[in-house]
Amino acid sequence: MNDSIIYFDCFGGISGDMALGALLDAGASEVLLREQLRLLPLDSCTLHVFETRRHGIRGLRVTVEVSGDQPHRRLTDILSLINNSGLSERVKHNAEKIFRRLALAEGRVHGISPEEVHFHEVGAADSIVDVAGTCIALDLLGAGQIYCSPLPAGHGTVRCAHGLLPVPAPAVCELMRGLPVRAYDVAGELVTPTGAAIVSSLACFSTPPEMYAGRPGYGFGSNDYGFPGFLRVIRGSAGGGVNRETVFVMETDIDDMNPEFFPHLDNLLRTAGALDVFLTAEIMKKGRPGTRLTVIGPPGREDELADIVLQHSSSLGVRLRRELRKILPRKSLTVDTPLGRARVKIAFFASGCHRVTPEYEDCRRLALDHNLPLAAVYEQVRRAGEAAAGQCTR
Ligand SMILES: O=C([S-])c1cc(C(=O)S)c[n+]([C@@H]2O[C@H](COP(=O)(O)O)[C@@H](O)[C@H]2O)c1
Ligand code: NI
Repeated sequence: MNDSIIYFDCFGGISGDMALGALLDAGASEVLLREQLRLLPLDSCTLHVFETRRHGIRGLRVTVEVSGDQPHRRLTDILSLINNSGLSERVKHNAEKIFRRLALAEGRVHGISPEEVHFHEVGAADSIVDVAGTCIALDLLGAGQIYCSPLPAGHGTVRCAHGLLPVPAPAVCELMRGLPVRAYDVAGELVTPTGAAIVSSLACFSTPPEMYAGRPGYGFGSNDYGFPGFLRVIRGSAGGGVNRETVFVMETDIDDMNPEFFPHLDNLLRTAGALDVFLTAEIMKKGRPGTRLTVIGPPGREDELADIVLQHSSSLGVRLRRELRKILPRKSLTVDTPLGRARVKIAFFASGCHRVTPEYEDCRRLALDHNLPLAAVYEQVRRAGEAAAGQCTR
C-alpha cells in the first residue's frame, strides 16, 4: 500500500546517488533493490553500497561501477531500455517522467529538441541505475506522498564534459524553474541535474508535512565540500491528522472564448498534472459575462500549465500565487458488492473517524447495468466501503 510519506530534506543538496543512498538508509531493502535492478539490461554496472562518516555524521554512499565502453544514449534509447524491462509500471512511469524532464532541460540549455539530446554524463549507465534505483526504492518504501525542501543553490563552478560551468549548472537552473531555492554559502555543486530532475518530477515542495515521523536516512554524494553535506530522507506516515502542502493557484478571467473549448482545456490541464481545474461564472468589464478559470497544481509545474492555458484559450496572461493547503490522508479501495465492483475513497480524521465516499463513475455504471436508482447503488457501495474501512489501516 502506498501510504507512507517521504520528505527529501536537501540540506546538503541532492544528486541521483545521494537520493538512492538516503532511501536505502531509510529502510528500502537493498536485496530487493538489487533484484529489481537486475531487470534492466545493464550487465556492465555494479552497484556498491557502503557506510561512510563525514564530519561526524554517518550515512550511506552509493556508487555505480561501470565496466567497458558505454554507448551515448538519447532519450528514446533510455526510455526503451526502461520500458522494455520487467520493472513495475509505477517505476517505469516515474523513471520516464524524470528522464523526460532531464531531456527537456538539457534540450533548452543546448538549444535542441529533447529527442536530440545526446546524454553523455546525465544519462550514462550510472545515471540510469541512480534514477531507476531511486524509483524502485521509493516503491519499496511505499511512498504515496513525496515532498521536498527548498533546494540549496551553492555557487562557484563545476568541471564536466562541457568544460567549466557555473553552479548551479545550466541544466539545474532550468530544472529549478518555479521551485523554491535557497541561497547557501557553499562553493560547489550541491544539486546535480539528475537530483533536480528526480525531485522536480516526483515531489511537492514544502516544509515537512504533518506526519508521524519514522526512520530518517542519510545519503552522501561524491563530493565533500567541508560540511556534513548529506541528503536526508525522512520517512513518515499520515496516521490521522491533516497534511499540509504547498500548491500554486493560477487564475485567468476570460470573456471572449467559445465556451465549447473549456472542457478540452480542462482535459489538457488535468492530463498535464493539474491537481484541480474549475470554472466560476463572473461579470467582467462592460457588464460582460465571463468565466474565471482556476488551476491548482504542484509547484514546479507552473510554466507547463500556464503554457497550456495561454496556448489553448483566448487568455493573454495568468495570475500565479503559492498557497498552503491542508488535505486529509486518504486511501482508495476497490470493494465487492452484490452488484459488482466499485471504488471508494476513505478519508481519515485525526479523531480516528473516517468518511467513505463511493466513486461516482463506478456507481453510475452499476446503476445503468442493473437499471437501479443511482442513490440506491451509492448506498450499497458506501456500506461495502464502510465494512472495508473498518479493516484497513491508514
Ligand atoms: O551531460 C550533460 S549534457 C551535462 C550538462 C550539464 C548542464 O548543466 S547543461 C551539466 N552536466 C554535469 O554533469 C555532471 C553529472 O550530472 P549528473 O546529474 O548525471 O550527476 C554534473 O556535474 C552536471 O552539472 C552534464
Ligand atoms: Ni548539458
